[in-house]
Amino acid sequence: MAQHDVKKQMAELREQIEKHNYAYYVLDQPSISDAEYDELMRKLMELEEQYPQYKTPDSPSQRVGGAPLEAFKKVTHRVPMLSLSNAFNEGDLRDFDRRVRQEVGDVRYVCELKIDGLAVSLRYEDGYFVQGATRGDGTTGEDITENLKTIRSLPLRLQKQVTVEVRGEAYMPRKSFEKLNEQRKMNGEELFANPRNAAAGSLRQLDPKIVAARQLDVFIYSVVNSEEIGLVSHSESLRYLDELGFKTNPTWQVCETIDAVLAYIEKWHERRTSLPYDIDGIVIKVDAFAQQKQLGATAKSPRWAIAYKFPAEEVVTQLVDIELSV
Ligand SMILES: CC(C)(C)c1nc(N2CCN(c3ncccn3)CC2)c2cc(C(N)=O)c(N)nc2n1
Repeated sequence: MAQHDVKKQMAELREQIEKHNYAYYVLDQPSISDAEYDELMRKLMELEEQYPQYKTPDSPSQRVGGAPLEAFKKVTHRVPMLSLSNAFNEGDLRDFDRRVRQEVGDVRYVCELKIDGLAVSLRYEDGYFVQGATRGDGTTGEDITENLKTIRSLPLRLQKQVTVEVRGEAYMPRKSFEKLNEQRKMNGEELFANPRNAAAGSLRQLDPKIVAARQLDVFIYSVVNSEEIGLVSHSESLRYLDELGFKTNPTWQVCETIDAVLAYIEKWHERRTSLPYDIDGIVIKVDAFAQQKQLGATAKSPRWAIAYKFPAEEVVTQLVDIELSV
């Protein structure tokens, strides 16, 4: 086959595979069978083997992970990853609402599920994924780019050729967690206590092939350079993230009043066991960026957001009465 055609065929294969990736991992709507998908991937990897000069950094073959790293490089976040102050009851939330309204007047909030995973920062240049890092201490994190590439819902190339930094929560779906602990139990290994620890432990692996087997996922929840891009509110930035091809959590809601916020909290506190991942609360954010700017941030956390933490579960353990042989 002529060189030009090979290059074109490889580009088409990448396009097709990433389209099926998006349908399966972002939209949860598989568009072809696993066998057909694997066949496309096999063909692409065969051509990349034969014509390495046509291999590209956004190729889906780059997801399965290269050689293990010696160590993780340090990354300094250009914009620090702030913490969230916590609310534990209705009173705390009404105090937050009162303070916000005192300072900025009428306000709309966006409520989001607080995914129980670990915060990551992703940088894209001209639409290509170039670096991913852990939150670390908020200022300095670890470069886990190769590990994050194994997350199928993380786009290696965006739908627009933009340079953007986004933040999100990497997590392990409950099904993956249960399967992983099953395997560890069989191998007599120590079990992970919860999906959050399993996700953290997985992303700390130096061998990306191990990470690829852990079936992690990620929800993206903010655009760092939103002003530069011309976005005016948090809800607009969530829609923009969808347009770029990111996986965002579809349960977010605009709430005009603190009572609507309380209703959202109540609804998702009840429904949380039906979710395929763990959440440990709800994050409430002032929607308008102009008002976020007015409210500003303390050294640690924004004054325009708060995390409502669900009460700790009373862990019901089946206490087996132990017949003490006297
Ligand atoms: C951008 C802001 C600061 C408002 C923000 N910060 C978050 N977090 C900060 C504290 N983080 C943290 N992590 C470890 C130690 C201290 N803080 C963990 C992420 C958010 C976490 C989630 C989530 N989990 O689903 C979310 N939907 N929105 C967030 N939004």
